[in-house]
Amino acid sequence: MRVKICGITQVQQGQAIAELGATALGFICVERSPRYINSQQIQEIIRVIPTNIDLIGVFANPSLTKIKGVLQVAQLTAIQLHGDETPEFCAQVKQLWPHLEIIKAFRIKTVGSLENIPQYVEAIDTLLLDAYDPQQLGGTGKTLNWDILATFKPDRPWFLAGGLNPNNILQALDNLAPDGIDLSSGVERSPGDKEIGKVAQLFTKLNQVHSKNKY
Ligand SMILES: O=C(O)c1ccccc1N[C@@H]1O[C@H](COP(=O)(O)O)[C@@H](O)[C@H]1O
Repeated sequence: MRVKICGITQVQQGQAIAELGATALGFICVERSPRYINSQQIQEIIRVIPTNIDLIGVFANPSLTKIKGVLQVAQLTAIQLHGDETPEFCAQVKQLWPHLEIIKAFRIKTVGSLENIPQYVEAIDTLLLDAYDPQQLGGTGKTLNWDILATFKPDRPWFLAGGLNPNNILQALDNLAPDGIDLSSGVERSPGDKEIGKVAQLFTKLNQVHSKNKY
């Protein structure tokens, strides 16, 4: 299972999190987020990260020029679109950067929020389901209603996000079988400042599932 830790802002924390077992690191390219870092800062972190780790830039309603500007500096392997991007926009991104993984995030409020997903499947590689919040786009610490996902079997691999932390991760994985999990505020001291002890706790919990052959 993929494990993405998102909202990395510091070189040493990125390194430590990769060493603990994260398969992906996420960098927030959304200027109004308290976890925002610029493309030079992202590249400083990427420089010291092993090449087998996925490096995901998180955008929300970006222009193509904005994405291009970040990619010119930071060697990302994936683009996460976390706003209200259309399937057509996602397809444009995929066409321009076919070597990158395109992850489309959906903020799930009700079961009806899942209805739009099939329209995106052709244009993207991976889905990500996060909790809905009326004020914030992401990094909310809110869990979504997992019951809504009981019969969710999309045609693309998917990440479960939204309010995951070392205390609720096993319950989440008892209920659902995502291809990956994505954590941000559940493993930090304050926005963008990751707490390495909490990340270590997360992997201890995940190893318990692994030893029962579930992870
Ligand atoms: O983290 C942010 O500040 C952020 C800003 C804008 C778009 C997405 C953002 N984060 C994404 O939120 C989820 C999970 O957050 P949490 O675990 O509930 O804190 C994750 O997909 C991040 O990429």
